[in-house]
Amino acid sequence: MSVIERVKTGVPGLDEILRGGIPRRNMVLLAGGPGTGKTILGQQFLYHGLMNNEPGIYVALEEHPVQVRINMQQFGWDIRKYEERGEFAIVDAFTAGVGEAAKREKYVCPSPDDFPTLIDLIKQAIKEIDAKRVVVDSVTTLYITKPVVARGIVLQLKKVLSGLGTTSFLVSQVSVTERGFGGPGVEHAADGIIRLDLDEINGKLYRSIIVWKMRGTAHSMSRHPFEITDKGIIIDHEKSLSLGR
Ligand SMILES: Nc1ncnc2c1ncn2[C@@H]1O[C@H](COP(=O)(O)OP(=O)(O)OP(=O)(O)O)[C@@H](O)[C@H]1O
Repeated sequence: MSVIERVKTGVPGLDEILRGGIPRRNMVLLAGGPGTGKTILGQQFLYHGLMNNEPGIYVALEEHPVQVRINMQQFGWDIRKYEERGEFAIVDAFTAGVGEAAKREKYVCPSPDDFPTLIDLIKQAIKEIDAKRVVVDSVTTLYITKPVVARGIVLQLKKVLSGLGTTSFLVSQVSVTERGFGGPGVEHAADGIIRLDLDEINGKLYRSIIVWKMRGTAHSMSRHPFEITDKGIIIDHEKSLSLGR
């Protein structure tokens, strides 16, 4: 039996849940409602890569690149030096180059609706910095107004992201009440699905994470509680949480 190569997420508790990490080249849907911690988890995954000589790319579709740097800094994830060394890049699909700060970005997509250009930019960035990890935040932005193209977009992303050897997270936004992960086309095309939840129980909000699918490995079948701290996400992989639904 060949031993599968795994990519450590570096998120405390998550590699234990995944029996060692994400199988290399998997493209994983990171699904959840608003404020569940998807962006933070994605950035934590990228930063862990940077600290371990695995260059990374963050595709910003929902937030200004300047804000992305500020947010990461709040968790002590200082990406500036990695950007300067050419080991980390933000692909800016948010500003369309508008504004002084945006003009300084290297990889700028004129519009998030221009998917062919975005794909070319992602390809170029992966090659130039030899990226091993990619986060697209959020992939939902690419097809929210045109759900029929969702599967095609995700399959094209997979061709590029897995094809060029990266292990990736596609952040998928679902509404608070939705049980799914982003639609059938997308859910089946992804190699893995990790869902983050925020549920109110007796007047208090609880965070939890569940790995729904992960091609190439066994994984915990439980829902695990987690916290967001000033150092990022910490999952209690030894505890499980029942939502009673
Ligand atoms: N320093 C911190 N300490 C504790 N919790 C924090 C901290 N910073 C942010 N949070 C929590 O993280 C949440 C935001 O997480 P994140 O941006 O990753 O969510 P998201 O799932 O990407 O949401 P959306 O889909 O709405 O963008 C905040 O609502 C807050 O509850």
